[in-house]
Amino acid sequence: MNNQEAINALQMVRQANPLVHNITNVVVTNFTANGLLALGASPVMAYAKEEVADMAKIAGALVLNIGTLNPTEVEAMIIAGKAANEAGVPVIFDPVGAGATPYRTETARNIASAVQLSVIRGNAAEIANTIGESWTIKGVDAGEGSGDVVSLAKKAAKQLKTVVAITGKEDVVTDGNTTYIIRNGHPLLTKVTGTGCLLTSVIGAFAAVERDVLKAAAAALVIYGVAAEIAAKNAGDEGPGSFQIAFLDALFRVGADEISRYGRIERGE
Ligand SMILES: Nc1ncnc2c1ncn2[C@@H]1O[C@H](COP(=O)(O)OP(=O)(O)OP(=O)(O)O)[C@@H](O)[C@H]1O
Ligand SMILES: Cc1ncsc1CCO
Ligand SMILES: [Mg+2]
Repeated sequence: MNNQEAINALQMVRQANPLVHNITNVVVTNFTANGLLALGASPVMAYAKEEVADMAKIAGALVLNIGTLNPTEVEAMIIAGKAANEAGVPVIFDPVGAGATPYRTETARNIASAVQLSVIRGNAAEIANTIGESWTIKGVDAGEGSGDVVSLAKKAAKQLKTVVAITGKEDVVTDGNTTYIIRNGHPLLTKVTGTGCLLTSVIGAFAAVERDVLKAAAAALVIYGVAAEIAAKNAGDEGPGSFQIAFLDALFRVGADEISRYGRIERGE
């Protein structure tokens, strides 16, 4: 995996405009739809258990996000996830807040066992809690230091038989055998709600067009991080509001030049 492959994957997203079915949280819904549109994908949000299986089957990817979970929605997520599995549609899971409450932790584990995931994406604490590992958040940035995070990601990948992306200051993505570290992004991403959630849906857009799920996830991470760097440059030091708008613009405009110049993806151990 390298910058050129990420560029190729981005071109595929923009050519195919893949339909990404999101069952996500109420905080990030609009930002997620606009971020996917800016990138070049086609978002749809559909939640009723009466229709989620039909929608998941025709989508290029299904994204499940438990940010504002409730039992009705969780039921719909599992119906959608199983339908996607049957149809060969990749399922991307964001276990938002796993570890924060027992209900969230249990639900994250239930979804990860009921549905065959293609990618799970979260911060280190969320991934650890989803696989029953204890994880002490050191400082505000749970992703700091890639040593332990790499071991955690590999363990989760083997346990859940899925690609695992752990994000933070540095991102780690692995299928349990091959690992990539991505050193892109900007601290302002942590000051806009839902940047992690949108990233999970962006991984969905890439998984819809690139069959190699590890490559798809790595491409999404590097392009997302480069877009954030462009946004910070363009928005100056105005703060999170301007950054959020500049970031949507950057997802729309980011291309081969910036990705080849700024992409920092390397093979991990
Ligand atoms: N300190 C940082 N410096 C640069 N980029 C960062 C930093 N922290 C996070 N990121 C980037 O922010 C994006 C979102 O990742 P993060 O780990 O913050 O997700 P999250 O915790 O699920 O966020 P949220 O729950 O707010 O949606 C990723 O692209 C990640 O690389
Ligand atoms: C703030 C918040 N609360 C539940 S989900 C969410 C958005 C970030 O995931
Ligand atoms: Mg999150």
